[in-house]
Amino acid sequence: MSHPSVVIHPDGELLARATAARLVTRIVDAQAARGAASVVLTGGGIGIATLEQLAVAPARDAVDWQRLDVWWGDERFLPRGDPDRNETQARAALLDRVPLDPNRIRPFAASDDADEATPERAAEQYAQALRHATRAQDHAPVPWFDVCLLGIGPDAHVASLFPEQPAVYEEERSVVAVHGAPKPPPTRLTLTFPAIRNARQVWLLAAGAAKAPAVRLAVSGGGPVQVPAAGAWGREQTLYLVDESAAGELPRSMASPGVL
Ligand SMILES: O=C1O[C@H](COP(=O)(O)O)[C@@H](O)[C@H](O)[C@H]1O
Repeated sequence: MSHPSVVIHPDGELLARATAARLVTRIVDAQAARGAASVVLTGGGIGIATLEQLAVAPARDAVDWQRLDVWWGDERFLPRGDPDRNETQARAALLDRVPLDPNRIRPFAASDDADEATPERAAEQYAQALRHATRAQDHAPVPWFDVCLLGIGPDAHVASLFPEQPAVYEEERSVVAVHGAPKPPPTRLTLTFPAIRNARQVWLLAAGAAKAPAVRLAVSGGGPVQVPAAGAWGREQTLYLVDESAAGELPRSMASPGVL
């Protein structure tokens, strides 16, 4: 477990640009060290804005896109191509605009996929894909992702781990189906805490004043059942990347603007 650090940017647009620049560096470093890199994408406003900025980042060509594995932290269980799917939004923002290897893009199943028509089967299928991608030396059921991006909801949910829902108690499985999510759509698929905690780095993104209470609770020791963001940490680093509005309720000692 790594203790969280907070980096504050003036506004949401700069947060997305700075996070995109940070991602380029992280991916390039991982590719240099291990030959390939892996990222876990998030949905949500600032998560997708970050991908849009990555698509136009001046240094984007420093990334070897063919040696990047792309996973998702959660998905809304909807038909393929539905505009509310995190996959659809990520493809439009970035994935269709860079030369990724299609075999290394790992979306969750869609509700209209013939073989994975139930959320439970789709969750098991994703868990299996993660298991297959794991190196023996990782000794874990999911890869040690280089970065796991997570948006934070106003209720402090991350991925589709919502406060007090069954998924926040999951300790064994790496992926579960979610029914009755308080944010629509109600049926979702999500990585669990044990899966997220295999990431080398976890970056939690939040912009806007509506996220300020969630950010405060998450960095000041909230419990993961009520404050799921507090249960997300990386093996090596846990970073809160936020704008000034989302940092508005942090103690003064933490609320200094960050630089890249
Ligand atoms: O539904 C979801 O919401 C969260 C946060 O979204 P935001 O728009 O409030 O930033 C997101 O992280 C998650 O991936 C998504 O499925």
